[in-house]
Amino acid sequence: MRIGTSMSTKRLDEVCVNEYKIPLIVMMENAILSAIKHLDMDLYDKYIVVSGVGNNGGDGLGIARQLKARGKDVKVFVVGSMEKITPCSKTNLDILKAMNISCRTLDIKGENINILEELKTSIKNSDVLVDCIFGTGLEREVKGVFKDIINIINTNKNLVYSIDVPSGINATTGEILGVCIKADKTISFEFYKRGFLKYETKEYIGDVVVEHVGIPEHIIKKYDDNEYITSIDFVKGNIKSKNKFSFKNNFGKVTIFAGSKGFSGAAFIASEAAIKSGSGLVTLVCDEDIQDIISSKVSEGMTANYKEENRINKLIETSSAIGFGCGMGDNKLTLERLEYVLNKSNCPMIIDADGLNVLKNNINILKKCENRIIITPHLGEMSRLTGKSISYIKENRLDVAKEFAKENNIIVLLKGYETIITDGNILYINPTGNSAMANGGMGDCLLGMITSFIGQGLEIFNAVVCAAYIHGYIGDILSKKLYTVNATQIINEIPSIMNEFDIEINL
Ligand SMILES: NC(=O)C1=CN([C@@H]2O[C@H](COP(=O)(O)OP(=O)(O)OC[C@H]3O[C@@H](n4cnc5c(N)ncnc54)[C@H](OP(=O)(O)O)[C@@H]3O)[C@@H](O)[C@H]2O)[C@H](O)CC1
Ligand SMILES: [K+]
Repeated sequence: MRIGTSMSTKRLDEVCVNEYKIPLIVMMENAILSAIKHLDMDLYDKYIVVSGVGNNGGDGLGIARQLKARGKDVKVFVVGSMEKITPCSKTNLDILKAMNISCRTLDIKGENINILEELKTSIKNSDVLVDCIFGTGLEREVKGVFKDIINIINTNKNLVYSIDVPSGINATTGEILGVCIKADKTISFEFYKRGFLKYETKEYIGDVVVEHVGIPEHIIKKYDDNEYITSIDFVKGNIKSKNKFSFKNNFGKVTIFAGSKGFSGAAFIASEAAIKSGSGLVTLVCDEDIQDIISSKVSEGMTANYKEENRINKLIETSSAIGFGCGMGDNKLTLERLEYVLNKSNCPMIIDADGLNVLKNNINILKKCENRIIITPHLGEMSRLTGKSISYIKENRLDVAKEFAKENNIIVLLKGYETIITDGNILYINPTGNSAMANGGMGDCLLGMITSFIGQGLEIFNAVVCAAYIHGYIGDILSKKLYTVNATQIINEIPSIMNEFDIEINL
C-alpha cells in the first residue's frame, strides 16, 4: 500500500487533469463510488453527510446522492463560504438541489444556532455520519463554526465515517489542527496518508481502508513518494522458493558473531532463527567459554571461537551474509572485532545491539562499506547513534531513519510499533507485530532472520522488509492465544509459515 501526503494527492490530481485529460469530476465520482462500498449500507438506513466547500465536501455531496439513489434516508449539511465552493462540489450540490434533496447551509459569517441544534437532533436520529468537511486541503487551525461542528459531532456521535481523512488532521504531518473528528472508520483515497503514521493520530483515524479513484497505475508509480506499507503479497513474491532440485548450497552460508559470558541466549536465538529461516549453513562465532553450551543447543549449526583465526577469516571471506552484535558486550573488544569483520568482509552485514552500541561516535567506520550494511536499532540505540532525543526520533521517525540511511549509505531498520525500513530513498512501514512480542531476544531473532534471508540471495533491501514482516506476522498469530510471545516460539513457527507462503506462490 502506498503512503502519500497532501502534496502527493495534489500533484497526482494536476497530472491527471493536465497531462492525461482526466476530468476531476470523473475522479471524484470514482472516489464517491469506491467510498460508498464501505458505508455498511446493508446494516444502516439513516445517514447524515456533513460537507465542506472544497473537493472533500464535493465527495460528500456525491455520496449523499448515491445513498439517496439506493433508497437511504439522507440529511445534508454544508459548511463554509459559498463563494469558495469548488466547481466539482458546485456540480454535485446542483444535482442534489435538482433531486430535491434538502441541504442545510451553515455560513461562516451567519447566525447558525438553529442549524447547529438541527444537526444535533439529526445526529441523534441517524445511524451514520459521513464526515467530508476537510480532506487533504486542510493545513491551518480549525476555528469558528467549523470547530463548533466538529465538537458537536464528537460529543453527539454515533458512528462516524470520515472520507479521505478525519476532518481536522493535517494529512501530511498528522498534526491535529485544534480539533479533529474522531472517526470509527476512515475511507482514504489512493494513499495511506503519511500523517496517519504519527502515533497520536490513532485515536482519530479508526479503521483505515484505502480505495482507488481510477488513476492509472503507471501514473501513480511515476509520481509516488517511494513510501509504502508492506503487503503480504510483496513478501510472498520475494521469499525464496524451495523446489525439489534445491540443495543446501542454494540457500547460502551465513556467519553470526554473537554472545559472550552470561549472554549465550542471544547467540543461540540469532543462530537458531537463521537456521529455521532456511539458511543452508549457519556458523556462530562466539567466545570460547560459551562455545560448548551453544554447540549443545544449536545442533544444526556449527560454532567457532575467536582463537580460531584462520577459520574465522575463511568464514568471513566465504559467507553470503554476516550478522553481528547480539549479546557481545558494549566494549572495546567488540569494536575491534566489528572493525576487523568490516574490513575483511565483502558481503552484506547486519549489525544489531552491542554492534550498534560500539558504533556510537564511530559511525565513520561504516563509510567504506557502501551499500552493504544494515543496522537494526531500537529507539534507544537510534538515539545514541544519531545524538537525537528519543522523543524527537519518535515524532519524526520516518525522516530521521531516512536521513541517517542516506547520510551513511546504509539500510536502517528502526524498530518499534510500525517498524521502518529505509535505504534513504525507499521506505517501507511494517504493519505486523504487537506488544506481546516486547521482550528480550526478539531483536536477536530478527537479526538471525534478516541474515538468513540475505544469505539466501534475496535482494538486500527486500530481505530486510520480508524478515520484519514475517517476524511480526508470526507474533500476531501467536498472540491470539498467548499472553506473551517469546523469540523461541517465533523461531519454532518460522518453517511452517514460510512453507505456507511458499506453497501459495507455487500454486
Ligand atoms: N486524487 C484524489 O485522491 C482525489 C481526491 N479528492 C478529494 O479532494 C480532497 C481535496 O480537496 P481540496 O479541495 O484540495 O481540499 P479540501 O476539500 O480538503 O479543503 C479545502 C477547503 O477547505 C477550506 N479550508 C482549509 N483549511 C481551513 C480551515 N482551517 N478553516 C476553514 N476552512 C478551511 C479551504 O478554504 P481556503 O480558504 O483555504 O481556500 C477550502 O475551501 C481530498 O481530500 C479528497 O477527498 C477528489 O474527490 C478527487 C481526486
Ligand atoms: K474528511
